[in-house]
Amino acid sequence: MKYHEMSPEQVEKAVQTSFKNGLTNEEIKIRRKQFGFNELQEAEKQSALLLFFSQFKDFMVIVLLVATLISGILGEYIDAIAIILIVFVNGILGFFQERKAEKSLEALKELSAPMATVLRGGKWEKIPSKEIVPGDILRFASGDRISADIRLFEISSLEIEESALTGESVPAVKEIAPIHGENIGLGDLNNMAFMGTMVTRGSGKGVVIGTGMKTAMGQIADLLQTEQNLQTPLQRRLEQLGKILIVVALVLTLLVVAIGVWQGHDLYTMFLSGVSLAVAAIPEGLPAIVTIALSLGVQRMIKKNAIVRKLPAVETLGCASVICSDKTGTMTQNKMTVTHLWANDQTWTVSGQGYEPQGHFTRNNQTMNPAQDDHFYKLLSFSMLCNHAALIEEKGKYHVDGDPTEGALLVSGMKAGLSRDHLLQEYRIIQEFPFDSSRKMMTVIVEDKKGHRFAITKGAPDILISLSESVYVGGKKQYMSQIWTNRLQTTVERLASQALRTIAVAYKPVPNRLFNHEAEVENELVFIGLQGMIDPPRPEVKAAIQECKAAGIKTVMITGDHVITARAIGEQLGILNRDDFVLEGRKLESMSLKELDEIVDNVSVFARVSPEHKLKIVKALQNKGHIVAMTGDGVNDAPAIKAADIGIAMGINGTDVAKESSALILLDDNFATIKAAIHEGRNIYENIRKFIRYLLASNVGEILVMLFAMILALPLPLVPIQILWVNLVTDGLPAMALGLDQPEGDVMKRKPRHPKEGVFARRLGWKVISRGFLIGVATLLAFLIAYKQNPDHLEYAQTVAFATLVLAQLIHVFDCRSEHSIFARNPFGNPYLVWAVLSSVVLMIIVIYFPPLQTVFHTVAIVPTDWLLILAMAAIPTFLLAGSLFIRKK
Ligand SMILES: Nc1ncnc2c1ncn2[C@@H]1O[C@H](COP(=O)(O)OP(=O)(O)OP(=O)(O)O)[C@@H](O)[C@H]1O
Ligand SMILES: [Ca+2]
Repeated sequence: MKYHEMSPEQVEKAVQTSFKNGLTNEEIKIRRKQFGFNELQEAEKQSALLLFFSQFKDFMVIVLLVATLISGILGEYIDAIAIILIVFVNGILGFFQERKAEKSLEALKELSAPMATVLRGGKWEKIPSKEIVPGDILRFASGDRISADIRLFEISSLEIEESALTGESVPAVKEIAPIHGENIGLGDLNNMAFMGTMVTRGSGKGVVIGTGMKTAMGQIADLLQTEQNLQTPLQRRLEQLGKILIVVALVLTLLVVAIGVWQGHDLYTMFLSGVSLAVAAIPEGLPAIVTIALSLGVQRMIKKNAIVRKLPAVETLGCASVICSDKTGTMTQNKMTVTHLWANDQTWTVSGQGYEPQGHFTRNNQTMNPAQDDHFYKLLSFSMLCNHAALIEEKGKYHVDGDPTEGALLVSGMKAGLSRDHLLQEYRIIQEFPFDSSRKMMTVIVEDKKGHRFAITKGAPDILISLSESVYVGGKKQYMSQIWTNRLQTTVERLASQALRTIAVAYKPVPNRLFNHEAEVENELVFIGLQGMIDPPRPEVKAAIQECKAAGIKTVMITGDHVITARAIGEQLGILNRDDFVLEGRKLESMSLKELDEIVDNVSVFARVSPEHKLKIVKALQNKGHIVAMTGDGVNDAPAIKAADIGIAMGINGTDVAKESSALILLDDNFATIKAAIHEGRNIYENIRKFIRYLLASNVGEILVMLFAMILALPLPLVPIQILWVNLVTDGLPAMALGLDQPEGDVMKRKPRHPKEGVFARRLGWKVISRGFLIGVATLLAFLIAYKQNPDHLEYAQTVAFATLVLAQLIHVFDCRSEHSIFARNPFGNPYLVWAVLSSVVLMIIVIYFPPLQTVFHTVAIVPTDWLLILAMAAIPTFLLAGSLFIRKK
């Protein structure tokens, strides 16, 4: 018999598990051995060896290797071996850089790996989907992606979208009864759920019958989308720029060689110098370093609870000009406590803190036991029945498993001495229509001991008022007249203006049958009462909003809550500025996109909106030229998250679907984390700018010193191996250290960067050319002075030039830390950079003074007075311009 033909109990036996307790740890181990991990096989990755060799494929490196080989054959052994060694070390460096970049990208994937809720050893727990084995019991709800093939055994309004498997885009309505018949296709197996499909409504439980490649998804492996890590815009721009730079470097190198030969240098020396120069000056390593800087930034973001799913988002973050954020849980703590009850035309306050079920009910210094009053009894007990949450006590601390709003309703009932377990002995739950943020209500149908059935609906008061035809007051139903409507509305607004979130409860008797659709019962209700709960703002959010404002980023709150509640919280958090207003979902709905465009810049709170409205908000803001960050958690949030420039999903409360559409996940669901991520995003971009600036200026310096020397008919200021050494040492560690630099103090005080900004924007091009030019000139001057003093000893002058070039670059690297000037911040503030520079200096000294290396690098020991000259010349490029800037500022 196939699983879909069995009853749930038969399946339970067949796969040897327990619906009540799940698998035991021993059993899981055995099955893991037998079935392996729940993974689809992926295409092979590039091997390490291949990656290593690909470092050498670069054209100029090959030319260099061939050239050295020739020089080796011609007898220049030491030079040949040294050059090959340096190229080799360069290759290793590039290899490790790319390796690291790849590894951290993999780690990223791992972090955003899907999770599943399973029952193991009698307890529900969240585990990586990879660890699921056949026989595991899974639980899932709207927005989850199913992580294995399962046979369903408990469902509530469950609908699953299976287009990935069946091509059918209308969600399948699930059932649990066995299915019999011939020729049953995947699309007909409605008591099963398949790996990779998506729950669009309701919730359910099932037992795993297939994992990994043994799933319906595993059998159509060619459908596997191997996820691509898109290049960031900057990487793309750098790649284009790289091509131009290669041409420029080659042309200049050719020029150096041509002029050199024309001036009488021998062809062979010029050829080797030219090739070395080309290898040194072509910034082929730039993309790898950019990837590393990006992924290092990503690591730092993880420490701040933000997970980047798509690398381009790191950059876009720095451009964000509007953050649209959910209120509940993101700006507030999502720790709900009922403080007010309204029923029978009376408002009572409830004392107590958090979820601890202890407190009193008071009104005008009177206390009461609400369980004794039929109105309040109905309000509290019905709120507990129409409820999915559980209150859990652990070591004297209470927390909620489920929706915090519902948790608060459990707690208020318990304060009156009620318990859900007792209530469930009185009332049997027949059917349930789950809460969704578009309807803003939830309904259960219960049957009491006498067999009478009625529907209990709880939800947003304004909606329930309009669906009710009477109010339960003074022990009887009173017609919902205009007077009552007004009175209820005023009450709701009074509670809402205290920033309380309000939930209304209503009921109605229903006939003994099952209903297909919630609309059949959610009408003609009897209004019972209200519960008002506080949800305090997260303490750090107010400051974060302030900081965003200073950074030119506007914060917009989007909430399903009541307009007045939303306004009260918006004011508390400082979101609502003087000219800003609150726009209600209903109005938004009736507006055209054009009309919304007109006003969207002045709306800072959207209230009573459905997730479907978010897309319109994103579009309108984008039409106004904004770069929009948008948060979300549910299935219906996905389109807006996708459409936003930076889609953000909640890590704790977010559904799989929301996470999959997002570029960024907040591990702590906290608004302040968005701010931190933007801060980091800006910093990463600035750091990339820093080392682009550094590397390119260094390269310009290297080329120009050679070019000028040739034009002035001088001997070669640097020998090939020295050029290669400079390239290796100064481009290696110091450039990496710049990628680890701390943000400059004012990054969050600048306006957001324009997303189309080019690599050389904000005077970067000028800085590269001017510093590079000065480095070249200064090095040449040092060379000239040393050469004039000692014309018979070329190696002496070359050593001086070598030291000047290295030091000039190592001093310049400190200048690159600031957009303003080297004096704008403590130059030694980045310890990595200090160590990188120090070790580069030590390496240089070894190369100059260690005799065996002297032969290799054609250096000679120079004397202290030379160092004075070198230092002075090396300092010129940085301090000349920085100094002039400094004076101009004063
Ligand atoms: N579990 C629930 N059952 C019934 N009604 C609910 C429930 N949760 C919330 N509501 C009602 O629906 C309204 C909207 O809730 P929704 O979850 O859409 O938005 P929100 O969580 O308040 O805001 P945000 O979009 O910022 O998360 C609430 O104001 C409340 O009145
Ligand atoms: Ca919500």
